[in-house]
Amino acid sequence: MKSDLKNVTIIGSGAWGSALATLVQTNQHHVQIWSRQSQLSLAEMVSNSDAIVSAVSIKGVRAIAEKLQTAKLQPHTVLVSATKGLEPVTRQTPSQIWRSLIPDHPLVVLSGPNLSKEIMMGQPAATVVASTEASAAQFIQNIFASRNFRVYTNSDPIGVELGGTLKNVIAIAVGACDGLNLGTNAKSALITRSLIEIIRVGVYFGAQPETFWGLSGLGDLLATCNSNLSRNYQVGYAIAQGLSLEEAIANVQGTAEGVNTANVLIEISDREKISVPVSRYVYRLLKGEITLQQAVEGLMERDLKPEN
Ligand SMILES: NC(=O)C1=CN([C@@H]2O[C@H](COP(=O)(O)OP(=O)(O)OC[C@H]3O[C@@H](n4cnc5c(N)ncnc54)[C@H](OP(=O)(O)O)[C@@H]3O)[C@@H](O)[C@H]2O)C=CC1
Ligand SMILES: O=C(CO)COP(=O)(O)O
Repeated sequence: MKSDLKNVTIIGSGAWGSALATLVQTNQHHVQIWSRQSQLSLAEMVSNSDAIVSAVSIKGVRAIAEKLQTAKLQPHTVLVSATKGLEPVTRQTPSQIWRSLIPDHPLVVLSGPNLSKEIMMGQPAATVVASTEASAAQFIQNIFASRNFRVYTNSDPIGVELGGTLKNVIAIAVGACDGLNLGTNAKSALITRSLIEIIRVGVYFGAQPETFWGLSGLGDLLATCNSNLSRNYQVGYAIAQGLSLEEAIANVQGTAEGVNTANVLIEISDREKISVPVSRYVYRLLKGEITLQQAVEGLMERDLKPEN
């Protein structure tokens, strides 16, 4: 193997893990995917890895990080978190889980407007790799960047991560808005007002507000709210067609993280008194507390106020 070619392990053989593996392979790096079905143990697979990319859904992150805690890694191995979710109970982001369990390896968050099916078809896309260690972000940038995949570095990992996580709740709202045929004005208002509440939550977590105007914030919000490839959008759209939440989830291929994220987000916003009206209506809708029609009326009839 040429010396600039790296050993990369992707954890998770779902839609995102498979797309990320394809991107790494494009650059001739040596890539292996570990899944719970793999014959080789995770510890064996990662022993010679320059980078380990976790692309599992939030419910698997802690178990995977705990497995890696006992594995013998190369001292220089960079950990990459590509999950978009919030952990119930601890209310931690994936990178916070990784940081708490494996503190002595560089950690990078990878997030952006990255619908895996488009990436698998070789369509152009851009993403962000964020770390408090610039050299680690650059290392991962070089592994993934190719003609079809433009990779930017960023120094605000929590902001990059939360943009990707919180937009999933909004995509459910926008899918429902489209499912009801409420029109482009309604959709634009919903997306724009939602970005403000995403920023409020992000600032509580210590993120930089301007991060949310970038690819991992507004970029991912637009991608997810404008594509029926998005599983979260599909959930909202299906509910607008009259399906129950359970039926909507069953109809979706793969993980729609926004359903769990809405629960955790509302716990946080209740405790910290953060105003997240759109996400709250999504939460109440998913809980069956209100109908979709009541959600629309409720959002339109809120007290009048200045925009900012
Ligand atoms: N698909 C997309 O377009 C994108 C997805 N993401 C994010 O990536 C994450 C994974 O999404 P995606 O691949 O699409 O989802 P899929 O439903 O296709 O795959 C789920 C993945 O999560 C793993 N997993 C699920 N439960 C557990 C568990 N209890 N323990 C360990 N691993 C578990 C599965 O592991 P195994 O392989 O071992 O079965 C599988 O790799 C999500 O957070 C999603 O928001 C981010 C950007 C784009
Ligand atoms: O995060 C994504 C695109 O960036 C994928 O969105 P879904 O999880 O809603 O499919």
